[in-house]
Amino acid sequence: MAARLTLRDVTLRFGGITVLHDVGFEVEPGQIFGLVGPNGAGKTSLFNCISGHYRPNSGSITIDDAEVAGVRPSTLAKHGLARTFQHPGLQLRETVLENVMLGAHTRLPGGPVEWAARLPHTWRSERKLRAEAGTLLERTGLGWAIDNTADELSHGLHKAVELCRALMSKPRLLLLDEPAAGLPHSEVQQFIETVRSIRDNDDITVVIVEHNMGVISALTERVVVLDHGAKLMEGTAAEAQSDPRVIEAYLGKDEVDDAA
Ligand SMILES: Nc1ncnc2c1ncn2[C@@H]1O[C@H](COP(=O)(O)OP(=O)(O)OP(=O)(O)O)[C@@H](O)[C@H]1O
Repeated sequence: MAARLTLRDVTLRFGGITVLHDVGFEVEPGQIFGLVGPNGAGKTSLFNCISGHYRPNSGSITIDDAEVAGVRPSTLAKHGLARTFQHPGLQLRETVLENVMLGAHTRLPGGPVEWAARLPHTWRSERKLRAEAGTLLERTGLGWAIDNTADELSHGLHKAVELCRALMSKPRLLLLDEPAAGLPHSEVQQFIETVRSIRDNDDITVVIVEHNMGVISALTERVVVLDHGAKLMEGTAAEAQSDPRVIEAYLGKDEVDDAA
């Protein structure tokens, strides 16, 4: 079942610098939710707090009813959380299929001894997961690349492989960090179609950090705008784009005054 994500008063400091100030919002189960804001606004830091890579100094982060602030990323996978990164870290010498299979490690049964002995239930489940990874790659338009090594693919396709790897853990909450950055227009369109298909076919909540407002408008039902680590506004993508506070945050006050 898709997860509900709730943040309350999340504050994060690095030394004397406050990077996030009392940020709060709620993402409904099954929603595609956008997190936007100018460079340095704190979007990735907030993602890192949600995914357990940073521990907030104060505040609460819950997935459904479970408090997860400060919980390690490996434990968060058990709460159904998966994420992608601005720079996908693929195993470049491994095939695309092997890379996607890495996302399934939380679903493999048994321990190291059973795997070393290649007990029948281990190879049966591995075969099933390989078939599932293949289907996922077909669905994302990457079926042709299953046996290619990752280093043979473009940056944009690395992002698509990383998305498949995240989906292999069967997440209920998926965080996508700048998934369209650096993609050519044709691949942006493919990405939008892929996320729509995920939302329509999988029971999943998606939170997306993205600078490309075309992608945010096409995909999200709701957005939060961050500026200087604080929540500036919350609403639809269209409301955000016409909000004078948001325009000023992106352009700077002087440019807005000059244009007036
Ligand atoms: N590990 C860290 N130590 C110190 N400061 C950090 C650290 N990580 C992020 N920051 C600072 O926190 C602020 C927010 O950075 P963050 O990367 O979260 O912003 P962002 O909105 O994701 O930016 P961008 O859109 O450019 O990726 C910046 O001022 C950044 O320099």
